[in-house]
Amino acid sequence: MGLIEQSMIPLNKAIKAMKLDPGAAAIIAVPEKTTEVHIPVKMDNGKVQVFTGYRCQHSTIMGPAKGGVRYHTAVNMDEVKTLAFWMTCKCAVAGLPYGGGKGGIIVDVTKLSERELEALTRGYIDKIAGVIGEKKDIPAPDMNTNAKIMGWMMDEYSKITGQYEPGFITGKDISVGGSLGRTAATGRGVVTAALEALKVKGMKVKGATAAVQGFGNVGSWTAKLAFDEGMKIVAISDVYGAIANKKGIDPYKLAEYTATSKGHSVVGYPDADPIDKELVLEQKVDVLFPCAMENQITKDNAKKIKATIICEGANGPTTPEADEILDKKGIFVVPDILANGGGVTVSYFEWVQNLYRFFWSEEEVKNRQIDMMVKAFKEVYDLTLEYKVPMRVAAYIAALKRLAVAMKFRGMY
Ligand SMILES: NC(=O)c1ccc[n+]([C@@H]2O[C@H](COP(=O)([O-])OP(=O)(O)OC[C@H]3O[C@@H](n4cnc5c(N)ncnc54)[C@H](O)[C@@H]3O)[C@@H](O)[C@H]2O)c1
Repeated sequence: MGLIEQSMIPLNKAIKAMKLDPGAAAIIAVPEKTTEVHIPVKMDNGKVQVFTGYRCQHSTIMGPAKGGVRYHTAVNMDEVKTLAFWMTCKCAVAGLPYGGGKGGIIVDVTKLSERELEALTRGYIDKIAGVIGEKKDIPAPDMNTNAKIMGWMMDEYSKITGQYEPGFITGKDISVGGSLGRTAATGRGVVTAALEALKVKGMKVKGATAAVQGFGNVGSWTAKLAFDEGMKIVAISDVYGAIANKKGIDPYKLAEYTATSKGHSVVGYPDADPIDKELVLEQKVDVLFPCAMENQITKDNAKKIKATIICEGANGPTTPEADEILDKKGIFVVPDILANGGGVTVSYFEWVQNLYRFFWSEEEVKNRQIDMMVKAFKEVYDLTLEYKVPMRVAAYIAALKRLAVAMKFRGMY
């Protein structure tokens, strides 16, 4: 089953449960616009290489489209459309005045020099300039793109429009209009969602055990902030391997270790034992945080999962078949479109600060983010009780309710 088909399964369950108008359901099932571009880059060896890129505006019902740009060899139009669809739902669940978008370029960044990467980035913006903008579609970083690349994009777009355009893109460096608190934002949101889940399950936070798959931006900040709350992190993995310690792993010390370790990997960390990386998902813990990538919890390993709560930091880590197994086992799953919405929430704060050229303290960003996440969690949890559906379906109901009202008042159905 392809990613688009997979992503439609919980959506269709939500449509059925809430008896959504068929007109509204038909509008939301497909993206508004997808642009394919071909970007010629003069390489360092003097030859021209042409790269393929995409930008998809899945929805602009609630506001400008919003979503990252991914640089990866596996990028394709279906993936970009699915990721854009998830952004529409994520922004609606979080209550942000945004639709959903996503972009990507098919490229292996490790094969490019810094000059080639910059030329490709500027070329991509030149090609999609007509369909993006502060009030149209606001890009951000995703896999293999970062604050430096956002800076080049902002500079190129500003040259095209002839004016300073910080509000057209988020995830920038502070020096060019970035927001304080953005780096930790997704992890902070994941932990906020986990704390709310522990509360509804009547479980204690202090001493609650956790396992974290992935130790990149989302995984490392989730581990650190969960640790700060008094949780005990007993296992952590990355793409190279995994480590475990029943007495707990200090993620700050681990981050110091990975700053200089081979491949920045957790493997070889002295204060823990090596374990098979698949076993991280199967630990008997209070909370499991999948924070690596999509399709990690599948029908093959779902039966072996012993966590009480799964809080999804990654996008799409659980397949629909696995979801049904977890549901039957009574595992409380906080879905990606709710749990990892902290990143786009702080991106929204960055955009707001850019629009009125007035910047907030880190404390202000953090408090506003936590307030919005707690409110979104409560809304979704109340819907699970009202409709007697799992949290994932309830999150789609929350998103669809907002979208349906906006579509109605715009006269779309
Ligand atoms: N960065 C954000 O703000 C943000 C926001 C929302 C959602 N997400 C999603 O969260 C996930 C992680 O994003 P990130 O920004 O932390 O990426 P990242 O590249 O910084 O980190 C990914 C981590 O996952 C590990 N990993 C990859 N494959 C693995 C495997 N098979 N087993 C164990 N570990 C594996 C990598 O080694 C790395 O430690 C992605 O699904 C992304 O779309 C990220």
